[in-house]
Amino acid sequence: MSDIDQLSTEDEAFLRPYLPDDDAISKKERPFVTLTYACSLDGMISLSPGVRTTLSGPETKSMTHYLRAHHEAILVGVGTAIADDPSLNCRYSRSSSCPPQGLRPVVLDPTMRWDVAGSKATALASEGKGKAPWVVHATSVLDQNPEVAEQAKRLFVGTDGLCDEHSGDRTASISRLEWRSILKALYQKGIRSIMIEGGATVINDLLLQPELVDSVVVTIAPTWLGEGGVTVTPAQQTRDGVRVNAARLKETSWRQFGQDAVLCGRLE
Ligand SMILES: NC(=O)C1=CN([C@@H]2O[C@H](COP(=O)(O)OP(=O)(O)OC[C@H]3O[C@@H](n4cnc5c(N)ncnc54)[C@H](O)[C@@H]3O)[C@@H](O)[C@H]2O)C=CC1
Ligand SMILES: Nc1nc(O)c(N)c(N[C@@H]2O[C@H](COP(=O)(O)O)[C@@H](O)[C@H]2O)n1
Repeated sequence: MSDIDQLSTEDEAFLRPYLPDDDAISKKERPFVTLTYACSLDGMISLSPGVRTTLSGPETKSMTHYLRAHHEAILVGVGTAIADDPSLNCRYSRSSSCPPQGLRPVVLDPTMRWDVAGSKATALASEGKGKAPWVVHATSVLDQNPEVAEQAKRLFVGTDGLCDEHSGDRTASISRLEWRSILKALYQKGIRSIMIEGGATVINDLLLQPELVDSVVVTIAPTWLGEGGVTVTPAQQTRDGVRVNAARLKETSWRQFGQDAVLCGRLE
């Protein structure tokens, strides 16, 4: 039996204005981007780095799978792929308003840390319960691993003009890719709508790029995770040397799903 229930017509009507919209897609020449995550009342998305933490109740979990059903791809950062070993599939009964091709999992992994073959997403794909994941790498990894270029399920995005950040630990080094380039590469591969689910690094980055995010859907669970958790808090912003709010939503709507609140909006 599925753990995912159908949404009511009222729930569907609440979400409809924030779903991918064909007009917006054709104008932007990048996928429609929905940024979505679940947080606690202290703004946290997990109990500590690398710990999978359930925040959504059954109703908001179904809501997330409804959103997945209306997108062509789902993206997480490699931190989440390693911590959660997520399914990244869609278990909602699809309707005629859903894209026909199903949901493509995408993992942003510039330095090849994720064990794609050993992942749950790959296992589910081999059982016919999802699509095989795509992995986005930085072109620079080709220097060390020329053989991976042969693998069709990998997308390479250039880091031209961008600085690499290194902390000394190779596994922690990040080749930062420009989100515009990542989205363009996915669009060129035929992806017209994408749900970006986290984790914190990805969300904090994208909250500062309103021109690349079309909808934001946040589940707020009635719990506090406490100190030491992973927080959604974008880098501080200043204008003319004065601190300003980092990000804000406009066109907001709120609705209760079970014990959780769902906030939809668009970045200002
Ligand atoms: N409650 C929720 O809705 C969610 C919670 N989580 C939690 O978040 C935590 C993981 O968060 P993080 O450690 O921040 O990992 P993350 O999933 O944001 O991945 C970070 C990694 O992604 C790559 N990356 C991110 N932005 C990039 C860019 N612009 N260019 C190239 N590579 C980039 C880098 O390799 C970076 O180290 C886990 O504990 C997970 O359980 C994750 C997703 C949703
Ligand atoms: N919406 C939501 N609520 C939570 O409580 C969560 N922990 C997450 N996490 C995200 O969902 C992915 C796991 O789901 P599946 O295994 O694919 O069903 C995880 O990777 C996070 O992106 N989301």
